Order: sequence, then structure tokens, then C-alpha cells
Amino acid sequence: MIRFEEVTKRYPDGTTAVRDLSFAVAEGELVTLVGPSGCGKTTTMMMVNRLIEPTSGRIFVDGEDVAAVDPVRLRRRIGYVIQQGGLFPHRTVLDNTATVPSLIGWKRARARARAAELLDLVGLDPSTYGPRYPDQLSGGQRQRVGVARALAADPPVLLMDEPFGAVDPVVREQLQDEFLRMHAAVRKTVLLVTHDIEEAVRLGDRIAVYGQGSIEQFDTPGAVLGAPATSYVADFVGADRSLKRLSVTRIEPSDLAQPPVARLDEPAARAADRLRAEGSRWAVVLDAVGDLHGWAGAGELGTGGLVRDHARRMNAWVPVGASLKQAFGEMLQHDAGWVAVLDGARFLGVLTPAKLHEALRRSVDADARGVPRGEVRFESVADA
Ligand SMILES: Nc1ncnc2c1ncn2[C@@H]1O[C@H](COP(=O)(O)OP(=O)(O)OP(=O)(O)O)[C@@H](O)[C@H]1O
Repeated sequence: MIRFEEVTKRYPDGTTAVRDLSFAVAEGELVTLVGPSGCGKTTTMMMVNRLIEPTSGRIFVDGEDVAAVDPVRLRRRIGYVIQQGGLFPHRTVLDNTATVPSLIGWKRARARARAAELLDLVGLDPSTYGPRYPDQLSGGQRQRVGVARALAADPPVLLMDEPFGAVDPVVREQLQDEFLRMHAAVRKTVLLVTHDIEEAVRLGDRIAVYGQGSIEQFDTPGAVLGAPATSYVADFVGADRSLKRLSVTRIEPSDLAQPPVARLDEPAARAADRLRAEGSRWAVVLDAVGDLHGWAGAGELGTGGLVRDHARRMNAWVPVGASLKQAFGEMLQHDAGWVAVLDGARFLGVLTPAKLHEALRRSVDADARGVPRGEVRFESVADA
């Protein structure tokens, strides 16, 4: 959808902002450009909508060389979000959001209806916020309006320059989550600039890590964190990259342990026999329809009665596909030695700290070798 071919930008004062840049962004893909200040990220982005012209090389959007497209027509097809939202201070939120549809000749009522729809999509009630002016909004709300405005004409491509940069970390994480949900629904091709590696990893399908004026590594978050291509990238992603990796590694069924399962209404002695046979000290307890209830220990089950007499509630669970970080968070929050992993309501297995560690190690190995995680085997301390 977006393709750079050997693009160089040299400013009149001799500064080379980017050198021989070649990369491509697939349709519907979200690529983050990350790197230290002054490395050329913004220059890269602004060449896509021709706010900056390259010195040499070519850039294609949807197969068309942008140099051959009228810049005004080009920008109508490309949404642009900048830090602080870049809103017009003297226009209401609704009119700000309706800017592009109005520019391309939509009737006022249609443009405003579309703007209201978009405000709703970014979590702002149009009847409350539509009539306000930008300075009557919080920083996070202004940024949402910026995103709504960029989406208003339904452009296939979205350029975002530090769109969540100007808010505190909590609001920032909220905005990122909302944006990811929205992106999953509307699936635009997105190029997003950030200097924050956490944000790059969290949002990007792939990440371009910039050195000075060129890309040092262009790969998935898992690969960048697990197998940095150069020592520069390793330094940039930081010594705690394994921790960051927790948030991008999704739980797969092959990661899970399968402890014995007992039903609430079965005789405890029968469950205790099963635990003994499997050499386990506890069982996961499911209710009559197979939903997670909690757990029960071998000792208590051995004293007879029904499983329900001994079962303890357990609320630590995550859906399959959640990140290892979420699973670890649940464990800590519930002070639990394991979390259940569910597919909808169906119990799939449990993640223990040892299994979590194993999943992390296998994902690093899988990325380095380019194979699926389920195929990676190794011995862990927990097996010994
Ligand atoms: N108009 C200009 N004239 C001369 N040099 C420029 C101009 N615009 C940018 N530069 C230089 O080009 C280099 C890349 O700038 P760019 O804005 O693309 O970096 P960036 O990675 O987006 O940085 P930041 O994260 O600080 O915004 C920098 O050295 C910058 O000083």
C-alpha cells in the first residue's frame, strides 16, 4: 500500500534526514517508526503526503507514484494526525471533525452526521463534546478528536505523528487500547511515528527501528525484541527487552499445563484417586457446564464428600490470545500460583510461572529460528 524506493531527503542546509530508504507497508498493516529524536521519522512520514518532497527516490501509495499526484488530491486520501491533534481553535469539535468531508464537497448535514459518528467511535459523546471548542477539552480528548478528524473522510491510509505523545502514561495507554480496537474494526494502512519503544511494540504489526537516517531493523515486535539485528537496536530496545516481550507474546494452547480436572458434583474420593494417579497436588475445579469454578487440594479431597465441599474459588483467568504480561498481572493481582486460560467460557488449561517462562523462552527461540512456537522444545528447570 505504501512503498519507499531508495528515498533520500537532503535539506537545503546539507542535513541528510533520510538516506536510501526502502521499505513497504502492506494494506491494512500498522507500522510504527521508532527511533531517537532527529533520526528522520517525521521527514519519512511527511514525504508520503508530500508535505516534504524527497531529494531522490520514489514513494508509491496504492501503486501510484505520489510525485505524479496532485498534493491536495493526495492528502484527501491520506488521514494525518499530529501531536495535540492540531485542531482549529476557533471551530467547534464537531466542525473540526467535519473539516475534510466539508472540504471534499459533502453537504453540511452529511458532513456533520459523519463527524458525530466518528466522535462516537473515538469515545466522545457528540452531543456533549461536539459543541465545545478545543480549549474546553482535556489533552487526551483533543487527541481523540484529532484521530476522529483524520478518519472522517474514510481514507485508506493514516499517517500519525506522535498521536498519543502529549498525555500522561495512563491516558496514553487507554488511547492506545482504544486505537487498537478501532484499528481492528476499520483496518486502515497506518504509519505511526513514535520515539517510545513501548508504544512502538504495543501498536505495531511491524516496527521500523531508525538509526541516523536509515532503518536498522524492520520486523515484528517479537523479532525486534527477541533478536535485535544490531547492537544499536539492542541498546535502543533496552536491557529489559524480555520484560517488554511479555506484552507482545500471546498465549497459545501449546503453552499450557494440563492439571487434573475435577467436577463440583463428583465424589471427592474419586477426584483424589485421579490426582494420586497423576502425581498432582491439586486439581482445577469446573462446574456442571464446564466453566471455571476454582481449585481443590489433594489432601482435602481425600477426606470424602463431594468436590464442592472442598473447592475454593479462583478468579484468575485470561482468554487465550491474551499476552503473557496480562497473565502474569492476573497471577500477581490474585496472588495465585497459576491462571486459567479460557476460550470463551471453555477451560483450555493453566499457565503457571514455569510455563510462562517456558512460553517466553520458546517464543524468543521461535522468532530467532523462524518456526512456530509449538515446534520449539527445550528442557526447563521446572522439568528437572
Ligand atoms: N527544514 C529542515 N531543514 C533542515 N534540517 C531539517 C529540517 N527538518 C528537519 N531537519 C533535520 O532532519 C533530521 C531529521 O528530522 P526529523 O524531524 O525527520 O526527525 P524525527 O526523527 O522525526 O525527530 P523528532 O522525534 O525529534 O521529531 C534532523 O536532524 C532535523 O534537524
